[in-house]
Amino acid sequence: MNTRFPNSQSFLDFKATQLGNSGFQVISCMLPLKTLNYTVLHGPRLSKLCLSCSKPLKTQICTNQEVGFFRTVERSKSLLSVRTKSVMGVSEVVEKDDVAEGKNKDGSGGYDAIVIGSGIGGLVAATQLAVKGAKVLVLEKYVIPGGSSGFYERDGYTFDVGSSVMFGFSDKGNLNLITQALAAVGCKMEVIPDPTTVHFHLPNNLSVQVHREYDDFISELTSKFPHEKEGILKFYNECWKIFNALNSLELKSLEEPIYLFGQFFKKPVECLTLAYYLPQNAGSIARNYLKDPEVLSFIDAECFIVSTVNALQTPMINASMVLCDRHFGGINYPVGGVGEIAKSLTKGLADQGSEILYRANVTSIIIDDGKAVGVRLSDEREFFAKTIISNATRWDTFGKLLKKQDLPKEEENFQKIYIKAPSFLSIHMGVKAEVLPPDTDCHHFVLEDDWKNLEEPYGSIFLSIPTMLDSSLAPKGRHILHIFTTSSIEDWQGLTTKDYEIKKELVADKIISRLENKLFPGLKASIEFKEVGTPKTHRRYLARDSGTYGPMPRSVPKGLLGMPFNTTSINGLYCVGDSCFPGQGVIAVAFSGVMCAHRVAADVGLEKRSPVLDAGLLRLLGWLRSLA
Ligand SMILES: NC(=O)c1ccc[n+]([C@@H]2O[C@H](COP(=O)([O-])OP(=O)(O)OC[C@H]3O[C@@H](n4cnc5c(N)ncnc54)[C@H](O)[C@@H]3O)[C@@H](O)[C@H]2O)c1
Ligand SMILES: CC(C)=CCC/C(C)=C/C=C/C(C)=C/C=C/C(C)=C/C=C/C=C(C)/C=C/C=C(C)/C=C/C=C(\C)CCC=C(C)C
Repeated sequence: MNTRFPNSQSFLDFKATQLGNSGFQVISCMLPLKTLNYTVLHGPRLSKLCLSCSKPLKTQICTNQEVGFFRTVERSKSLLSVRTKSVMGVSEVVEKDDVAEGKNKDGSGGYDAIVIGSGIGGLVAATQLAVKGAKVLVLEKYVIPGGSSGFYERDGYTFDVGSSVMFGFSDKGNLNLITQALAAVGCKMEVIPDPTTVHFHLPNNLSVQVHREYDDFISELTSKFPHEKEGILKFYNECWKIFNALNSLELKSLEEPIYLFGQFFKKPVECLTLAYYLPQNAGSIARNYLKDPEVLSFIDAECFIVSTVNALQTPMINASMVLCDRHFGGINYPVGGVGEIAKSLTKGLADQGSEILYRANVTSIIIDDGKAVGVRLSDEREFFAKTIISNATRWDTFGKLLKKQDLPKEEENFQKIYIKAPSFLSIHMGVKAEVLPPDTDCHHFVLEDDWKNLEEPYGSIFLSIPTMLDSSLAPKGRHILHIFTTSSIEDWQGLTTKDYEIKKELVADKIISRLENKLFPGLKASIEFKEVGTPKTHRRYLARDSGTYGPMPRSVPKGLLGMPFNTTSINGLYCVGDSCFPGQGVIAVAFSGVMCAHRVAADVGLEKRSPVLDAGLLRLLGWLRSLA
């Protein structure tokens, strides 16, 4: 079939099938056609051009199955008055109004937002927007949702990809953001309360269990450091002051002035408390009350498990959030595994009329006149929306999805203050149940000999045994051990496949031996299943630059002051996830999702906004960040 373009003399061959009365689906075409404007020269059988291809085809035939369909030949006439851009000598006609309305070039879509990635940050942003009435498209590179909070199944085991400690999953207060995100789309999950957040096994045989009941925890800790009892109480009380202030607010976008000023008006003391602590870190506050280096090292370990850095580098607001929520709402594990959270959010998203596509690897963000208007996938498909939200890390967003040379000043500043935290070596194991004593806690943190190794690669070991709470995750008579320890990608590069496999076994064996010596004699002999992941595995399956766990401060930060919110200096482009305020952690990225959805909803007209106040606040926040 021949087709002629009004703005060029090109003639193209393509094949299409008729779809009832509604149009024609292209099944192949010879050239990369992005145009919508054409005249059918012969017969009614064929009518639609491939709208997906944008680059020259390597072969003569495009076999892209994901093309939309063109509704009527008449529609092509309505597209005559649109901008024309020359690509490869073929006139490309883009209907600008449609693109501005978030429509794809075939007129489909009409999205308010495209979310790149379905980590918890991305999914919370997407679902919150969907319940506000937005039409959202989530594009996920992998085959299931959840990112670091996903799951995988092997030999009858259901493994959590990331760790299994869930904050923000209770039924009370304002900070149960996971519960709230699920409830917003009509989902409620059954959870199992965890009696102990973590059992610390530290140098000098210091063993501390963080009990769910705050008083039990404080009694245990002060019994180990009776001479520091007063200081310990004062430090944790200061954390409670911040937590209570946070818990009294309705949490929305701190970049939206009508909401922010409203909160200051309703809760001035709480907001000023938070503003006061915003630039402060937990370690320096702990030092106001505590002198014993060992108890200060314990506070370091408390912070390290949630920030991968010591207390001096951990923002006080974040420390307070986790050190108190574990007692206020408690740590609760979702029945069926952490992966159920993302599955439920995805279902909720679809129930609201929005969509998620898997195996959709976004390779670039399309910028038009300085505004983010769409995305391009590795298979050349393009999608357009009014706004683009990236749940990829900032290093991936600004280093890969946008051209490197376009790195905005704000991002340069971010990269000056924050570097990529290391990744993890993770070992997922199935073991015979009898190797674990019956009263074993679910989560452990092990640093046997020397406090100096806390932040060293492979120094500290995290261990979760989710089957202690939900036995359905493993075959009968078996437990899951998920062991992880910090490790950098540099340690795993430049190896042959054989050396890589040997090294994985060697490093994993050392870690397992340490756990065997410290906690579970006979552990090695009880292993029934074992799979080892390295930073390269994290990079591959989570699409995170160097497999990083998230951002960490290069030196001592000014608390949370330097952490960017969701808007970026590119109009229409937002970020969500752990490289946004307030940082790493499932509850933290859920908050970033809530904030992002609020800001985007205001920008697409689904929430109240004031352009004048917006401009003022965004400038003020930019200036505050520059002080960090
Ligand atoms: N508390 C815990 O135990 C626990 C457990 C797991 C994860 N976490 C936290 O979760 C945080 C990460 O959450 P998040 O929401 O920021 O992100 P994430 O990394 O979990 O998810 C990002 C998603 O985006 C997808 N993606 C990335 N680039 C893409 C592209 N170009 N095209 C399409 N898809 C793409 C990835 O495949 C992934 O599914 C971490 O900081 C970690 O702290 C915590
Ligand atoms: C704007 C301005 C300037 C000012 C104003 C003021 C105000 C109002 C302010 C406000 C603020 C706010 C609201 C804030 C908020 C915040 C938040 C929410 C935060 C949160 C956070 C969280 C976090 C950080 C979390 C984290 C977690 C994690 C990371 C976890 C992890 C875990 C793991 C790893 C586990 C372990 C394991 C074992 C041991 C085994």
